[in-house]
Amino acid sequence: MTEPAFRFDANLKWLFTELPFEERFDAAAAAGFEGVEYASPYDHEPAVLSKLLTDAGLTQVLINTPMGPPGSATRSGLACLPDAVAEFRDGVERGLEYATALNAAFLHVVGGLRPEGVSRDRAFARYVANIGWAAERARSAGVRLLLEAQNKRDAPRFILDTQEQAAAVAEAVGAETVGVLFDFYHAQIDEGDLITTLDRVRPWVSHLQIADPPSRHEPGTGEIGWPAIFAHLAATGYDGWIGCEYAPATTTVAGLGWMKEYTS
Ligand SMILES: O=C(O)C(=O)[C@@H](O)CO
Ligand SMILES: [Mg+2]
Repeated sequence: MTEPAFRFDANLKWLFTELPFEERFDAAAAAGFEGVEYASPYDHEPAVLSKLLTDAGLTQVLINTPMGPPGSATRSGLACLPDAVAEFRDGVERGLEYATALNAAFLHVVGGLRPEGVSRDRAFARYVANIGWAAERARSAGVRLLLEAQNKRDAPRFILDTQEQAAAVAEAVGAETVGVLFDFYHAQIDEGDLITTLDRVRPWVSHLQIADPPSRHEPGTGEIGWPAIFAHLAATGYDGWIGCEYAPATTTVAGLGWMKEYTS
């Protein structure tokens, strides 16, 4: 059976890092990508980013809400932090402003690490209340919010542990505005049984990201059975974007061979 062509987008925080940020857009287009995503657009003016996208003929698929610097308490987002509500709201407003200016379909609202001394119930209640507030703002901006569960090995204390939790929050606050970002890397590390795990939350899934554990390199370098995963996505009619959020094992271009059989 011939596989249909999937739509892969390049995560420019992870791919083409051999180049300065501004040069990654043309490199992604030259490698055959039609879309890009990256966590943080905030160091650049929206007009500058729009020009880079237009010149390269690329679609901006996704950005994240602002996160703090590596090592800070906000490095994995602010959504579950009881004492950072004003900062969280400012970040959502900023994210919506950029998503709108860049025509990005998705704003990933990054969940955050539960602070020491804060109970899980308290952090989770704050998380749900914050996502509910953000959903109201996103509704009027016409941007879809995404929620992602992260694995406990890389992000201990991350507020969302499982795909089902992410789907439950999306459902509770309004699935017409909020969906699940299903990242195969995180899902494999903590949950496994990937096809069943995906199917359980499929009605809420709006975007996919891929990387192969344990090293988070490109598909084919690790433990996931990608031919079965892609065959399942094809058989079940997945037609959304698939974000390549992996660290190339050597160079970005040398590591793109895996994509050929899924794009032609
Ligand atoms: O780490 C991931 O996985 C992501 O999708 C990041 O954008 C979240 O910080
Ligand atoms: Mg991810």
